[in-house]
Amino acid sequence: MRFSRRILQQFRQYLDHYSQFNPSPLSMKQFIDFGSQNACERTSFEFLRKELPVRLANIMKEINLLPDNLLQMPSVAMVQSWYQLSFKEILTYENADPDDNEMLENFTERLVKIRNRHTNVVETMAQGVIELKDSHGIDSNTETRIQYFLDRFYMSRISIRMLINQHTLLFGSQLAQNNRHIGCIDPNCAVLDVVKDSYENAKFLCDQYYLNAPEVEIKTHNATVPDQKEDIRMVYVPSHLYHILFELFKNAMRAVVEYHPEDMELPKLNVGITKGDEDVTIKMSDQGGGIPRSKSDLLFHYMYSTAPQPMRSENGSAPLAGYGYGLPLSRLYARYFHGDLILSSVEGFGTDAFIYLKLFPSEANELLPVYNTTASRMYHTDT
Ligand SMILES: CS(=O)(=O)N1CCC(Oc2ccc(-c3c(C(=O)NC[C@H]4CC[C@H](C(=O)O)CC4)noc3-c3cc(Cl)c(O)cc3O)cc2)CC1
Repeated sequence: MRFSRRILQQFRQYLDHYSQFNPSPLSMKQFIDFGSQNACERTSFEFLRKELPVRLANIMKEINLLPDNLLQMPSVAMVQSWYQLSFKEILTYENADPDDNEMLENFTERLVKIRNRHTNVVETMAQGVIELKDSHGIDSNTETRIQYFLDRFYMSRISIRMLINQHTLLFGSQLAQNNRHIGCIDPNCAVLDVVKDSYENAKFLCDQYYLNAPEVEIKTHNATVPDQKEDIRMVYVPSHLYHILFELFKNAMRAVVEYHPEDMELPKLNVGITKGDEDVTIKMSDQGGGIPRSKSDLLFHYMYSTAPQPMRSENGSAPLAGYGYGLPLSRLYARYFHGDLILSSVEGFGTDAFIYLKLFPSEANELLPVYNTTASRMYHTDT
């Protein structure tokens, strides 16, 4: 018993130590500059062996502040144990020799194992919230706190996986997928290609379930160089942009098909891609009947429940519009590099979705949650 108490006390000391540091946001420019000029594994290791425990400790302190009845849910307790184990594992490299190549290889392999351990965190946390709803019910106060926590928790997770992905893709053993990419970043990401890919995949799901799907018309406009015929390209993470667009296309298609059930000729979706002086903006417009202003904020709630059950196609493939994290997570991906995702709906007509992205890599800084007294105050019931 004494042995475990000492270990527990040591763990808490490490957690308090690393949570005192603020996470260090990196810009897209820092990511590509580091990765494109003979990236140094030793430098990356020395940054990560401090930054990963700092980011983990900052969010673990917030997990510890969650209401006891939520922390006691089996799925939430499981996620917490994954974070504690991963935190301990990275700390074993605290005093390692950065010139030890075998250690560097082991560190990268450990990062892969940690990333795999956390693969299902989003679904498992969603399950934990459902467990709480079923066992204790969730009042609006608790829902507000859960919404605040999950936004910060998933943003932290996006950022930690970004750091791990960059290191493992740059220095790991698996072959680089695309020699033009820098880790998971495409320095010349063709936005139109990602829009087309995400549309085709969402259309496939929609066709499978509804036996119908709206067509799409895509227009591009380069405001900085009028009459520019070349594709609009930018430095971005294609998988993040795809995630956002796929979610928006699913929601738009679902609204259009459900609003026009009899029409086989559905009103098409309109997508505009505009490159301005600061922003790349993707506007997606549909004629799906829209949603009343009183309900539109609910769409970003992790426990959104006014929509009918998400549809699954016969073969059980992914639901057309998921439950609980599709849109909120998409907004976090857009905000992660200081962009945004905004909805503007006209009840009785349709909805416009705007994705704003920072054009300049030097302005696309990570947006990271910081554990501090302001944040911790949000978790105390007396506030
Ligand atoms: C949390 S989540 O990310 O997991 N997820 C969010 C998404 C949700 O599914 C959807 C999908 C579409 C819509 C929808 C409607 C619609 O449905 N109107 C009709 C109802 C209006 C309220 C009305 C009521 O409740 O009073 C009951 C009918 N109209 O416009 C849209 C729409 C939404 C988005 Cl976000 C969009 O990008 C484009 C759109 O056209 C609503 C909900 C699953 C859950």
